[in-house]
Amino acid sequence: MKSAIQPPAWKALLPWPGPEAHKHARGRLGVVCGPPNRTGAARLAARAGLRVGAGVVTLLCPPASAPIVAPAVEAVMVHPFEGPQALVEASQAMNAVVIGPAAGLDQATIENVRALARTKAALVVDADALSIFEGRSQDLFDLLDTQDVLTPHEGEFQRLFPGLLDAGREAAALRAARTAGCIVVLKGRETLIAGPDGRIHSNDNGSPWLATAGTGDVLAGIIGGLIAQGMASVDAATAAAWIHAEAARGFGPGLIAEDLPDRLPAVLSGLYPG
Ligand SMILES: NC(=O)C1=CN([C@@H]2O[C@H](COP(=O)(O)OP(=O)(O)OC[C@H]3O[C@@H](n4cnc5c(N)ncnc54)[C@H](O)[C@@H]3O)[C@@H](O)[C@H]2O)[C@@H](O)CC1
Ligand SMILES: Nc1ncnc2c1ncn2[C@@H]1O[C@H](COP(=O)(O)OP(=O)(O)O)[C@@H](O)[C@H]1O
Repeated sequence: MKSAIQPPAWKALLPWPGPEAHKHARGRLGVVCGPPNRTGAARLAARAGLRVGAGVVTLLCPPASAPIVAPAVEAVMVHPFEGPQALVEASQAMNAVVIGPAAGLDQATIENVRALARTKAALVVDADALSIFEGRSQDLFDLLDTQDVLTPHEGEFQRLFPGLLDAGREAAALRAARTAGCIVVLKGRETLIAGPDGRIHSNDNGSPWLATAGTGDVLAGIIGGLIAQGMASVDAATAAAWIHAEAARGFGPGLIAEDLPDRLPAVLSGLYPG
């Protein structure tokens, strides 16, 4: 049975800093960056993760991208890595890692997903890190744990789960979560969050202003930022879908993805019990 996402359902689970908080205790998020000419998507995800409350957010960059990224961020940190083993080492201390936004449709992205699966970090797998597994999706599923999250739009969903959408979105999302053995966030006008345990949640505050490039990257960052702070992945994904859409609704006409992270404080203030 599908339950609508209402703030009260997950509001009590949101992470807030207590008096003893310090940045590392608030959660460490990594975001894997792509090649030098496509760093914007990862930067959007990283900023969103920081805005939603992760204490330390690091862009994990191929060496060629680091000099491009470094002047374009402030509080977000930059860590260059050379190859999959270096990515494992850089990610050991992360609570969550986002991979996929403009990561590149190439073997390096596959190797990077494999590397991250060897760490304790929960993974949010989006965009190119989904599409690159088209025709070999079981290779991806074999790497995933129950707390990992896939965030496909319908095009990416078709690449990973060909034909499944014919059964309808809700049935498809549930079957996908069972097959992949993790949380599946099927994005669109109605975003569905399905777990391998057969539970499914539906976002009911979707906003058409989100139909603009880069908003999915921001959603991935919000999910990762909440997981990094200790939320269970399914709760993080349901909360993130609502918070993301609420940020867009509050902005309205003219919204571009860059606007979303900076709308998060207003949305979070409305949820803060303090
Ligand atoms: N600033 C940046 O660097 C940005 C980078 N982006 C990244 O660019 C990469 C490629 O983006 P593309 O738009 O080419 O790839 P997509 O996989 O989004 O789109 C490729 C094709 O998939 C289909 N498709 C897309 N969205 C769909 C939907 N909702 N339902 C059904 N079919 C759909 C369409 O046929 C489309 O031509 C991704 O990694 C993405 O994260 C974008 O997020 C935009 C911002
Ligand atoms: N018409 C719509 N109504 C509500 N939400 C939408 C609509 N169109 C897109 N979205 C949301 O916008 C985001 C788009 O993500 P995605 O397709 O991955 O874009 P990108 O790859 O450019 O970041 C998703 O969260 C999706 O749910």
